[in-house]
Amino acid sequence: MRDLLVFGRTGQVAQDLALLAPDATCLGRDRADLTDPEACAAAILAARPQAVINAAAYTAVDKAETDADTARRVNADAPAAMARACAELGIPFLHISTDYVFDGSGDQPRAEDAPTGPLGVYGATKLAGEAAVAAEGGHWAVMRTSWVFSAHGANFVKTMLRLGAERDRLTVVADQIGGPTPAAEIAGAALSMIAAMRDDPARGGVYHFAGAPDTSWAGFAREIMAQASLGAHIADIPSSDYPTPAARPLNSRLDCARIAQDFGIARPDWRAGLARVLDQLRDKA
Ligand SMILES: NC(=O)C1=CN([C@@H]2O[C@H](COP(=O)(O)OP(=O)(O)OC[C@H]3O[C@@H](n4cnc5c(N)ncnc54)[C@H](OP(=O)(O)O)[C@@H]3O)[C@@H](O)[C@H]2O)C=CC1
Ligand SMILES: Cc1cn([C@H]2C[C@H](O)[C@@H](COP(=O)(O)OP(=O)(O)O[C@H]3O[C@@H](C)C(=O)[C@@H](O)[C@H]3O)O2)c(=O)[nH]c1=O
Ligand SMILES: [Mg+2]
Repeated sequence: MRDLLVFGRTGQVAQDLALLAPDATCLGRDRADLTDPEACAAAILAARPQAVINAAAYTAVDKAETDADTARRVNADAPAAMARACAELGIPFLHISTDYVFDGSGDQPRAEDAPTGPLGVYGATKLAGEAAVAAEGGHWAVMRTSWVFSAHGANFVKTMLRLGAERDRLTVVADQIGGPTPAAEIAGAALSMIAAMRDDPARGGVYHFAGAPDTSWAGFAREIMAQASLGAHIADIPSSDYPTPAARPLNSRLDCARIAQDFGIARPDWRAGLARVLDQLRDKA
């Protein structure tokens, strides 16, 4: 799409947006620092794009626990300013959020209107961002996704490939369940949503989008080892054996029926996405 403005240039989703939408303008930290929300709004008003996607965020879940002010500016105040500028221009704004807005109780998939209850600062600031975007009253959508991976940037797949090559045995949490999601699929879904929003001002709101089938981090790790032909044994552990500054939700299952119904976007199979990412990593090497 021409005249699409993207916040983020180096992130996983931002890089796949740049690949799928080569005409889009992707603003890195050097051109739009999200710790300066008004600068983000000014960048939109100066560029006068036809649509905006925010693919930048403070994603360091543990570090956020001791850096809450920065996380809040980046994850809540900046998206609010972006939504305000988009509302002023009358253009659609798509913002990306996370499964970590939920408390992870129970064992059923959560729909978009399920009660939230973030367990840490990252999730709390992302939830504040969602609320702030909605409160600006423009033409907005929030896509909540989970467990993002790709060939670029830092993610669980690349960590497991590194550790799996170094060790015979890895311990990985088996009681957190969710949907690993390829960044390329998120980028594709976001572009479809923004195109549909431009055609129909009635479309918008909160949408869940995650890869299928749901699995645990240990299950994800086992598939990574299998597809990469690494022999490291993955031993299941409970979250209590992997202490981290921020607690993670146990049940991260997202009910993705609404995005299928409203936009015709189905949950992608993350195992196929993983195969493509491993191919890309082999090509890079
Ligand atoms: N990663 C995941 O597992 C998940 C991510 N999400 C959400 O998906 C979206 C995309 O995430 P993903 O692609 O994985 O993100 P990454 O962690 O790969 O990248 C984050 C991006 O945000 C940018 N950024 C961070 N702080 C600032 C700042 N102050 N000013 C400008 N840019 C900044 C980074 O730039 P720089 O390189 O300069 O730091 C980078 O481009 C985010 O909204 C995230 O919350 C949702 C669920 C899971
Ligand atoms: C490296 C490693 C991690 N783990 C666990 C820790 C954690 O529970 C899980 C995944 O580790 P990560 O560090 O990738 O997790 P984390 O950074 O919390 O991932 C999250 O990032 C944010 C941005 C999101 O929005 C979420 O959807 C989610 O993807 O695996 C092990 O059990 N063993 C290991 O050797
Ligand atoms: Mg992480």
